[in-house]
Amino acid sequence: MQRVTPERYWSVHDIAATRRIEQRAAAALPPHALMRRAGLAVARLALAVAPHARTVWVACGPGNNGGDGFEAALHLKAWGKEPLVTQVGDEARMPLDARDALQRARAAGVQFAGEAPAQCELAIDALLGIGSTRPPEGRLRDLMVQMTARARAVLSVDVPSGLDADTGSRAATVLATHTLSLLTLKPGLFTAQGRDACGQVWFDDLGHEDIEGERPVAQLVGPPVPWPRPHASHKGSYGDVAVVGGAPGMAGAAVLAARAALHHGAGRVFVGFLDPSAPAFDASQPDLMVRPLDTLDFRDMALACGCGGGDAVAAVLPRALRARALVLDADALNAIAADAQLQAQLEARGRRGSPTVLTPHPLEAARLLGSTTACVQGDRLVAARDLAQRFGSVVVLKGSGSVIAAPDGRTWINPTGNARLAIAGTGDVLAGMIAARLAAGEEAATAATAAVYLHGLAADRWPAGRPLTASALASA
Ligand SMILES: NC(=O)C1=CN([C@@H]2O[C@H](COP(=O)(O)OP(=O)(O)OC[C@H]3O[C@@H](n4cnc5c(N)ncnc54)[C@H](OP(=O)(O)O)[C@@H]3O)[C@@H](O)[C@H]2O)[C@@H](O)CC1
Ligand SMILES: Nc1ncnc2c1ncn2[C@@H]1O[C@H](COP(=O)(O)OP(=O)(O)O)[C@@H](O)[C@H]1O
Ligand SMILES: [K+]
Repeated sequence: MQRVTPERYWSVHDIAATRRIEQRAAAALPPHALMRRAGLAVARLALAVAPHARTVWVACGPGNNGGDGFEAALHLKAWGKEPLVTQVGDEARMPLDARDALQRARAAGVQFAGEAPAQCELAIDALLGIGSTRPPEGRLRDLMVQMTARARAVLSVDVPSGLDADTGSRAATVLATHTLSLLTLKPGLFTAQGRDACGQVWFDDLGHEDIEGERPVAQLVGPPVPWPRPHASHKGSYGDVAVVGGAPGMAGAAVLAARAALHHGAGRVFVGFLDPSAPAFDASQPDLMVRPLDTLDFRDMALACGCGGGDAVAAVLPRALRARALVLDADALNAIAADAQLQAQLEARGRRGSPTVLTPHPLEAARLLGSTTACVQGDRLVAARDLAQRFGSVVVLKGSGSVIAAPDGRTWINPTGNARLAIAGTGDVLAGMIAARLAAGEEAATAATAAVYLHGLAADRWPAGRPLTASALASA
């Protein structure tokens, strides 16, 4: 069993692949052995999470997720605890593995109760796993609510009940403090509502390491390879970044992106403000070179375009789309969503293989896809992939568990970052960081995954007592 941390890359498999892996794993073992392993792993983690808990409430649902719970209960009983099992569903309709586990729990003298205890130190959530097919209702839903309210710690088996393991979307779900994912890690644990629902994620492969042949649906991003800065190098070795944005009233957005590019190691950083009356000099960051827009030649540069761009950015886009490398953010994306000609130019850029990264938040993604924010958030992996394919660009779909998709289908989920980033300007900082990496010649997907990871890590390591602002983040 391993704690899932951002210190390495992890493979993530969807429900369909997990089902195939489960079938192969079960077929290679004696009957019921896989579920017995699952229950033992759950019981071990329960003991580690709440070593001093006497009563452990185990809520078991109608399928095999419930079976894992019965198995866990019988181990806890054998170890001197007092598990109290609440069972939902008709025994006659239970899958065979779960029914076997229920009978073993009864035979071991595990106590069953119709109601949840008023309070408990630890609850084990074995109500629904990857078989959750519809919004929970009735007694099942009541138990889910009681679990979150009454237990000091909640350990969810495989998936927090009610969460869609593929998408991380949910109508209602248990809010766990710990989740033990079995056989595979599932994408929904790490994006959309998943991170709030899961708490700390743990992983147990149940002794089945052979998952070859099942392509992961995504990778959780791990630490980037450190950037070499050889002694025999000069500012030209790290490339030029240009930032175009800062329409009237929004100059700060362009400055944030430019400062972030500078602090992320770009050789030289230029700013072209869309507001003609913007200052010609950034007094507190004199290393930035503010230039009239029409004097900047983007063809040798990595351009971050759109930060605070307003409507004015549309006029620059035909020229911006010829930049050597390009990050399109915010209003640049909105302008492209509204203009078929710009869309065609972006698609052509993709066909030429010019490095391009789009950084939409969910609403910007919805505009580009001609859909709705709810639809994008309903399946973030699919939305990011659709955009990446359509525009031949790397796409960073921002928000909790940012999804990064490349046009060739490679997909990543970022495990770093937190809601302290949910403030104006942090997206501009991200665009600048990506541009700095593109300027140095990094491949678009590598630049995007590395920048998203480090941007989130900076927020995770931010001192609790220090306000996180976009300007502080830009120079972190
Ligand atoms: N087999 C093995 O060896 C191993 C299995 N493993 C474990 O099995 C889990 C998958 O088991 P599973 O396929 O039985 O699905 P599960 O999540 O228990 O739910 C299905 C049941 O719930 C019901 N149901 C669904 N939604 C509902 C709702 N909203 N409200 C009410 N009912 C609802 C659904 O009913 P139906 O939709 O059929 O009417 C069905 O009865 C997996 O997550 C892992 O924990 C692992 O330990 C590895 C070893
Ligand atoms: N709840 C959250 N958890 C993790 N990251 C978040 C969260 N909310 C926002 N972020 C991150 O903060 C940044 C916000 O970007 P964006 O919405 O474009 O803001 P702005 O345009 O004001 O800079 C993105 O990188 C996004 O992924
Ligand atoms: K569960």
